[in-house]
Amino acid sequence: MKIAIIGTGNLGLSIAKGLIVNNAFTTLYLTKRKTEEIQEYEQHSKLKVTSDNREAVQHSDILIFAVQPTQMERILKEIKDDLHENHVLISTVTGFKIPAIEAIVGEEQFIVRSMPNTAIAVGKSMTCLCSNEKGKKRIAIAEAIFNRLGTSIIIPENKMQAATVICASGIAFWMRLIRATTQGAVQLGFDAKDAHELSMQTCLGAASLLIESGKHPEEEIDKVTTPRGCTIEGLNEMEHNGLSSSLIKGIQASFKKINTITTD
Ligand SMILES: NC(=O)C1=CN([C@@H]2O[C@H](COP(=O)(O)OP(=O)(O)OC[C@H]3O[C@@H](n4cnc5c(N)ncnc54)[C@H](O)[C@@H]3O)[C@@H](O)[C@H]2O)C=CC1
Ligand SMILES: O=C(O)[C@@H]1CCC=N1
Repeated sequence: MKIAIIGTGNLGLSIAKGLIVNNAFTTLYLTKRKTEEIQEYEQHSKLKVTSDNREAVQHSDILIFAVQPTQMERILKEIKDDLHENHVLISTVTGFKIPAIEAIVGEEQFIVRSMPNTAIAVGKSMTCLCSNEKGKKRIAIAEAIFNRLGTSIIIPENKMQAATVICASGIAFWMRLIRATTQGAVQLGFDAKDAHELSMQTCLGAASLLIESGKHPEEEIDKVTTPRGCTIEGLNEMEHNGLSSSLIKGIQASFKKINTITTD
């Protein structure tokens, strides 16, 4: 696969790292306005760093756009004339809808909208995908890429904003929970390094249990909560202080905010 990442910032670089680790490309172009910060990646064979988006498009078949929403229109106009009918355009750009992309490049391009998260750098992204009518014929290419870099599902475009909150912002929400449990562990006497390790691995274990067993969280919670034990004591105290409620309210606030930026 000849891939170009147009806009190699936080997310673009995470995707690039995932592609490099998985050796998932024939050639890979990384573009950025100031290339110095990513120049070191050119040490990888078959990888080129450039500030020239048109060059990257001309030498690639799959174009992954990872620029800020305000930059997307200008960049699509810039590369429009370099597109051929087989290019697959994959946008990660928050809130930039498929009709807006089609309005610039035309309905006859294969267009996929994706919402990955930064865990893509370690092959663990939960990525949501949707496409235009034409893109349905090539969405399997996007699935193949993102399934090598984690897990993907196809959703209707009108759920992309919600997917952004749950999956992309969700990384930050879960990180904060890990930090909080780390702080709790330090208060119980672990040094910061051990506390961090205990918190991360327990989080990983909880998610893995659910993924591998397919069970509901409460079924696994029931196995841990000894009657009159310390787990139910802690859980109930957390709920009295609004743990679930605060997470749900945070998700709602995030969704409200994203809909002030754009609507699907
Ligand atoms: N950061 C995240 O966790 C996620 C971000 N997104 C979306 O992905 C997009 C990128 O997000 P980030 O990586 O966080 O932003 P960022 O600001 O870190 O990266 C954007 C990159 O585009 C480059 N750029 C700007 N103009 C350019 C041009 N004309 N040609 C080439 N490169 C250019 C910038 O130099 C920058 O490196 C945004 O639309 C964001 O909403 C989606 C999912 C997750
Ligand atoms: O915080 C944001 O608005 C963007 C979208 C998802 C991740 N970062």
